[in-house]
Amino acid sequence: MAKETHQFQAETKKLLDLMIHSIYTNREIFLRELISNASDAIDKVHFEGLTNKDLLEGDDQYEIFLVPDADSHTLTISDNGLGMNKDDLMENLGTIAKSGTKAFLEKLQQAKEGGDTGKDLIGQFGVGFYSAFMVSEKITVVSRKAGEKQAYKWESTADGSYTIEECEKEKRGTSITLTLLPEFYGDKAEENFTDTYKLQSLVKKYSDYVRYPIKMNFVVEEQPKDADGKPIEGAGTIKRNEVRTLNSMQPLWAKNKSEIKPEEYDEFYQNLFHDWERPMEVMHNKVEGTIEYTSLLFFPEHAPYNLYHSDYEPGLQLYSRHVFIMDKCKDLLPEYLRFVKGLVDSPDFSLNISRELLQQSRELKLIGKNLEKSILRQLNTMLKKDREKYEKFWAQYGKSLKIGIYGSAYTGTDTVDKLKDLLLFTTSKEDKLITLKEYVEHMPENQKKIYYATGKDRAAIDSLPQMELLRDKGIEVLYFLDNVDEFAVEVMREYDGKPFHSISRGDLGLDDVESQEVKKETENITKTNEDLIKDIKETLGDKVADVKISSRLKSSAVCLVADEQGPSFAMEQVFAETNNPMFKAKRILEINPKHDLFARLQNIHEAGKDTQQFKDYCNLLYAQALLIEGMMPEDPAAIANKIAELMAK
Ligand SMILES: Nc1ncnc2c1ncn2[C@@H]1O[C@H](COP(=O)(O)OP(=O)(O)OP(=O)(O)O)[C@@H](O)[C@H]1O
Repeated sequence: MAKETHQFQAETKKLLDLMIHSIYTNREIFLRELISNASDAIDKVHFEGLTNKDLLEGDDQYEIFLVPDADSHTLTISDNGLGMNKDDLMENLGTIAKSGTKAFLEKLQQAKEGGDTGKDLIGQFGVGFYSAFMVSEKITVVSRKAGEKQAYKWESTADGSYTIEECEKEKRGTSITLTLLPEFYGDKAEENFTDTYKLQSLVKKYSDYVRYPIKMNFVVEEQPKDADGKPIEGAGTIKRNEVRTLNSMQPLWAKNKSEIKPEEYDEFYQNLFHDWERPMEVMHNKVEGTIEYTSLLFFPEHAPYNLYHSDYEPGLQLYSRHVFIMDKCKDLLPEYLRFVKGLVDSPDFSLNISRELLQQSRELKLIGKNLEKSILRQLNTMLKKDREKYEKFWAQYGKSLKIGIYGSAYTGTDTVDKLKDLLLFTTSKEDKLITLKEYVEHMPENQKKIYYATGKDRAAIDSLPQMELLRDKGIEVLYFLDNVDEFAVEVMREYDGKPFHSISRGDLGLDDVESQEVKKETENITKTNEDLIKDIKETLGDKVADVKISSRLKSSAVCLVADEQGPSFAMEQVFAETNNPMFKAKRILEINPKHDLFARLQNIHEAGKDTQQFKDYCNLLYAQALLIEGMMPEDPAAIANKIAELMAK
């Protein structure tokens, strides 16, 4: 095969440009990224080797080797992992398959525009391999895939293209040689990545827990020794090569909690999960009894940008007696805890069963249940003892818990009971988060329901006409600002025996004396205006399910409410966005009998229901009600013309 030249995919090119002219100052992390890729590649060959021994070609002494060379100013990182063939090289190092990269590029651009360094972003998005271009003028990758004979050489100077050609490689795996930029080699360099001691300290700092040995050759100068091992006086010094393992590989979780410093947990987490930030929460537990395991779990400080997208892979790492079994095991924790990162090490996991069987094993299920319980316990304690921290947690992961409640409608689990006391909402009383328990404690005795309102922000809800009455009566209303909120309470139905009730739905069910009187009065007005109501309804046709005299409006002329049954308007919009437009809320037009417009309507109606004026008024009322709810009338231009006509009169 002749040497081929290929162009990088446009997005890769953009990413490389950003890397090279990087706004990123902490360039040394490239080493962590390459070592972590090497370690991942070894994991892969190790697994495949479990069922296909031939693949290992008799070499199961996994290792990562660093070879700095001051003369050629290169640094080579080699592994005996799975390796890559031609297609893999083109796929993995020529394109960016990850959908998140687009988001990364956008965020990086924004950060740059905002004068930010964007340094947090690299860790968050894991641009891995490409970070090596921050320190290299050329990268050469030589790789031979396990089980295949032909090796390939991939090379690029990040000028928009790369070359691929066949080559020889005896051992399986990958060697990545970085030809360093002048700033990064030599004694005068700001950071000298050919210096063995510099590299040793970087490995200690970033990759100490990598579970395969990271080795490097050191040239040791020493005095020659005699037969008894005593240094020979006056014999000068000799140079000797000594291969040293740079990382301790000591699994942190195996140590006693009391011996671990908080910084150690942080570093471990940052290393293992490529996060730039320290974790928000660390949970380290050793459990002995019917089932034995150690777990080390973390909540990232910030929710990953793709937490709710399908390309986010949740799951914990599994180990058995410190031997790595698998990454991203999804079956331990319930879906609503998908943001939890970490690992579980248990001697009860068998190394020799397939991953599929392991995931269904009784031990795994039991450990999963225990982990869920201890996470919930931790959250409940946080809520009680450190409200500020819990609110920080809620800001990042509250949505996960609410989705969990909604999802339980399908899974039929008892998630509602587990999570209902962990929910937080802001309310009409204060711009502060409260629990449902606190809401119920604030309720006056005669209030039987938990009222909520949906909207895109506080201001939108505050301006809803339906809010006025509840505000006047001093009734607290929960603000649902998140799409999922209303869906979650639909599943919950009630809290502490009190049903949830949207202020934009059905009868509010207020039963204080005043409300009872207003209700009676409304019934009377309805009776005396039966014809008018019937004619408005007839004029609006199937746009509305019903027309009613309102007992909830104060200063607004009209409002639209949804039926008790079926979706609300907010839900209808969510359904429409997710291509489910069939779910429509039933629209009930409520008219305020105390508004001057009502008297005017009665007046116009005296001339009969067929006059153009009556029809126009009905349509305009309905359009107003839609607009208040944030919905578009079907024919906005016609409505605007009608308004103009009326104004001109
Ligand atoms: N040493 C290696 N051996 C085998 N494959 C490798 C090696 N280095 C990189 N790769 C392949 O190239 C891909 C791209 O690597 P890159 O570092 O850009 O992203 P990643 O490792 O998938 O993501 P992240 O850095 O977020 O974990 C890897 O997924 C892997 O398939």
